[in-house]
Amino acid sequence: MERIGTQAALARLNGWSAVEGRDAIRKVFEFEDFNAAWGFMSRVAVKADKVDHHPEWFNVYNKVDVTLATHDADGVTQKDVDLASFMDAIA
Ligand SMILES: C[C@H](O)[C@H](O)[C@H]1CNC2=NC(N)=NC(=O)C2=N1
Repeated sequence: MERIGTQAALARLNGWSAVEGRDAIRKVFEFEDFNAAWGFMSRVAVKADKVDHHPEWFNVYNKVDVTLATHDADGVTQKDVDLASFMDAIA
């Protein structure tokens, strides 16, 4: 899986941003409450395991702070764009 680079990835997505000093993309999702945030994380978790591509994320109450990168490629790949698109579609 080859790297596509942060800028190319951001050009294909809405509302994601670069991560300082790292080839990765980030977005903070905000929900109605914790229950909604947890439901989002649950759906993403099922998808992540299905595609064998997992987010780095931090949750506090109704916010889910997501960072995506492909560890095997040490940077951003199409897998990250695909998972990001899935997250945007269900958020
Ligand atoms: C062994 C397992 O298939 C690999 O470690 C997968 C799992 N999930 C992954 N998730 C992410 N974000 N990057 C990877 O390189 C990756 N590799």
